[in-house]
Order: sequence, then C-alpha cells, then structure tokens
Amino acid sequence: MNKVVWTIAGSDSGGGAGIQADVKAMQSFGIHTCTVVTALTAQNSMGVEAINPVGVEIIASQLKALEQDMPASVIKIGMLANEEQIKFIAQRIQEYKTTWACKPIIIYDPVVVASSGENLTEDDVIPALKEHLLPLIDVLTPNTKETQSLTGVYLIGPSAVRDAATTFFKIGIKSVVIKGGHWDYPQGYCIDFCQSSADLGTEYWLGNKTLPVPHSHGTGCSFASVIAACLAHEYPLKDAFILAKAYINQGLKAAKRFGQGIGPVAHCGFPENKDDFPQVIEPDSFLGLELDLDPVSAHPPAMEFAKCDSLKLGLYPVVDTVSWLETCLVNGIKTIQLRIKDYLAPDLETKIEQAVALGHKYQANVYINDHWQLAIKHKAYGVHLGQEDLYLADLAAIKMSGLRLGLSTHGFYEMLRADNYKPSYLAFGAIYSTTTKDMTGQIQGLEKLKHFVPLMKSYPTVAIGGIDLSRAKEVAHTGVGSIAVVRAITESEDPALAIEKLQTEISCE
Ligand SMILES: Cc1ncc(COP(=O)(O)OP(=O)(O)O)c(N)n1
Ligand SMILES: Cc1ncsc1CCOP(=O)(O)O
Ligand SMILES: [Mg+2]
Repeated sequence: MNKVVWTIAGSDSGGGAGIQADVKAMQSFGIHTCTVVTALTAQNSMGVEAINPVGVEIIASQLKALEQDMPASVIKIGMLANEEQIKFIAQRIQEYKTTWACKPIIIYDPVVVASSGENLTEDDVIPALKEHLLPLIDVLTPNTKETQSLTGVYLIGPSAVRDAATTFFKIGIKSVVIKGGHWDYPQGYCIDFCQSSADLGTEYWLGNKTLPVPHSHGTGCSFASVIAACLAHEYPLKDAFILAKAYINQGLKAAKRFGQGIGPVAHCGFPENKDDFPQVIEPDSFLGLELDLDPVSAHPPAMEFAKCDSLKLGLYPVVDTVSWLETCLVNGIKTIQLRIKDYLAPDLETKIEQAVALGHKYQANVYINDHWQLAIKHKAYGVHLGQEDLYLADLAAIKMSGLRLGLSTHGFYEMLRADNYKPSYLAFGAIYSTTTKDMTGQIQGLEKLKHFVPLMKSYPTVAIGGIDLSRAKEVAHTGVGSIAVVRAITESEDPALAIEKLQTEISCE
C-alpha cells in the first residue's frame, strides 16, 4: 500500500537538513512525504543566518489541507521554533491521537541543537516542550546535547544513558533513541542506544567506528526520517533503528561538499551493503565490555562456525519424526532438520541418534533443532538454534565439536545480531503467515527477504514460513539459497510428488 508520512519541520535553504532532508530520506524508503513548514531558515553550508518562524495560522492551514485528504500513519516532528508553535502542535497531536480512527505514531527529533552546535530553537522552550509535547511522543531521537538539555543528565557513560532514558519515560515518552554521535566513548566509536518503556528489560546498543568524514549536515533529520519511514512500513523499532544507522553511515561515506563549509549527508537509497551496518553490541563483545554491559550468557562466547558444504542448501524439509525424515531422504533430500519441540518426548535421544544414522546412510546433512547437547553427543551434521538460544546454549562446545550452526533471524536487527556469531547459515522467517508456529508480529514478507538475501550474501541463506508450491518460485527468485518447509511436505497428499515439484520450482533459479 502507498504510505504517507507527514513531516512538521523547518525548511533549510541550503537543502541539507530539515524538510529537505526528510523528503529525501523518506523517499529512499518508498514513502510519500507531506510537509508542514514551521520556519523558513536562511542557512548554508557555513551556518544559520536566520530562523524566520512561520505563524501558527499558516501551520494550521497546512495541517488542515492534509487532514482532509492525506492522513498519515506516522507524523515526524522536527524543528519547532518557539513556545507558541510547540503548544499549537501539541494540541493538534493530542486531537489526532484522540479522534483519528488510526492513532498516528509520533516521532520527534528535538531539533534544539544542530549537528554544527548551533541553537535552532529559542532557549526558553524546554519547559513548554516537557509540559505539552514530550508526553505525546512515541519515539524521541535526541542527540547528546539535546538529551542533556531535556533531562539534565550529563551523558558520561552507559548508566547515565539509561538514567536519561528513564527520565524521558517518566515524562510519558514511549521509546527513545539516544544518538551518540557526540560522545567519544569508547574512543573512536559512535554508539547509539534504544529502549522502550513497555520493555524496560531490553535495551539495544549499536556501534561502529566513527567515520572520519567532514560532511554531515542533516544527519539528525535524516536519521529520524528513516525511523519514521520504517515505522510507517510497520517495521519493529529495533529494525528501524539499525536501518537508520546504516542509512546514515552509507550517506556519510558518499557525502560531498556543496558550498564552502559542511556538506550534507548523501541520500543513497535503501542500505544494501553490510559494511554500512553498525554492530549489534552484545554484552560480551569488545564494545559490550568497554561499555560495561552486564554479561548475560553463562557460557564463553564463540564465533566462526564450521562451513556448510555449499552456499545453496536447496530444499530443506523441517520434520518432527524420524519416519518423515526417512521419507524425505529416500526422495533425494540432502539437507534436513529434525525439529522435536517436546523436550520430554519419549526416546528423544534415540530419535536423534536414528536421524543422524539416516543422514549417513543417505549422505545427507541432518540438523537437530534445539537439542544441541544430543546433537553434539551423536555427531549430527549441525544444530539449528533461535535468537533466544544464543545466551543459553554452549556455543563454544558446538563450535569445538565441529557442528554447523544455523541461526533463525526475524528482521534486520536480529540478522545483524546473528552476524556477530558468524554461523554456518542464516534463516530468515517467517516469510508468510504459517499455522505451524505462532509467528505473530514476525512475518517478514517477500520485500524484506529481497533485502536480506543480498545483505547476507556471504552466508548460505534459508527462507522459512508459509512457503508452499505456489510461492516457492517467487521466494527462490530472491536469490535465497534454500527454502525450508514443514506443511508443504507433511500435509501434502503425495509427499514424494510434493518434494519433486518443490525441487523443480526452486531449481529454475
Ligand atoms: C531452517 C529453520 N529456520 C528457522 C527455524 C526456527 O527455529 P527457532 O527460531 O529455533 O524456532 P523453533 O523451530 O525452535 O520453534 C527452524 N527450525 N529452521
Ligand atoms: C519453525 C518455523 N520457524 C519460522 S516459521 C516456522 C514454521 C514453518 O512451517 P510451514 O512451512 O508449515 O509454514
Ligand atoms: Mg529452536
């Protein structure tokens, strides 16, 4: 569906930040941007010469035109020039939240201080912001200085970042993305933080080496606009967060000078290069230790698992009995998984032992889902684990035993998190809805798969979830190296024929 996002922000005559950046960044993500201009700033690459706020009656007329014709699922707010504008916009947002059938998501990039360090808003607006606007905000994206101005917390380390987030949550803000472009810890790195008040136990830290580039005008506006665009596409916030960071890294690398001063961040489309993505910071990684994050895994960290025989694993049935496993192997399957979810299943160990033996008999590669200790004990070809297993399983033991490790991922953030471990293959799911497993909120769709595959092209890749004969071809067409299926085989009237037809569909690619 065509997606509309509004941006309520200032115009930058220099074309690098504000409304101009917002439109370009959202366009990169296939969003149609409607604009409500709050100020006509006179600025260029050297600095801000004038703010020129627009009167609230003119803001009102722009909003009215849009309300009637193009309501948005996401509204991004940038520069508000004075207290009158803040109170007016807050009142309108309150109205939209209470009267619209689809309550819009409000993302606010508090453009108080520009990346150049210049003040873009009158100094005395902070109390009005806190009283009127901030309590209505779903996602706030302040930089270090804005965080300090708004919370009074001086960001000297991770616990101060958490304290600042807690202060924002107390005001009523639902989620925060605190941008660390101005910190310098660990030295030479740029670290960003994301947390939601609805899930205080989970925090997301992203980091990459600071890019030594001179042209960075408009990064804050563009970053928040990518988050707004991704939320309009109903991506989870953690995915929007990592894509925004990748977009900015990509844009900084390509940024050019226009004028004599600081040039604008470039707008280069959906990020497709893994090198532009930041690292998901795990507590026991170098950056996690530097940030003093609490360790969560009981086991030593491990990465770089044994390689699969091939980049293309082909048709990959996932079955729950030894009998189904044998049926598939008899019909020529070379990669297969035994997925027994009942940990108390009678003869679990015997079944795993038999599955491994059948793999040897038919010269096929048998993965065991979840039961990594038994997989190691009986020398399976590999183990398949989920994200929740990463801190629970003894990954070092799996690696030392030479077993392959397949990892499930649901979206961009989890994909980059999995990349930290350098597994043997990466699975993306669920591509379509499925009745085999509850995947509520985790359906990725074909369009995202088209982004996942080239990003992770160094790995064997697997698509899973709701794939049947009618969909196998379009999935294979994304370039994914393997298609994992449950019901397409186990619920077919003729499993041998189903395997043959699925093989034909996917082998044409
Ligand atoms: C090939 C493949 N991909 C994904 C999964 C799902 O694994 P996981 O996330 O561990 O969930 P459960 O299968 O344990 O419910 C899979 N099994 N195989
Ligand atoms: C185990 C699993 N993980 C993600 S979707 C899924 C089930 C896939 O089953 P089906 O092929 O029947 O949709
Ligand atoms: Mg599992």
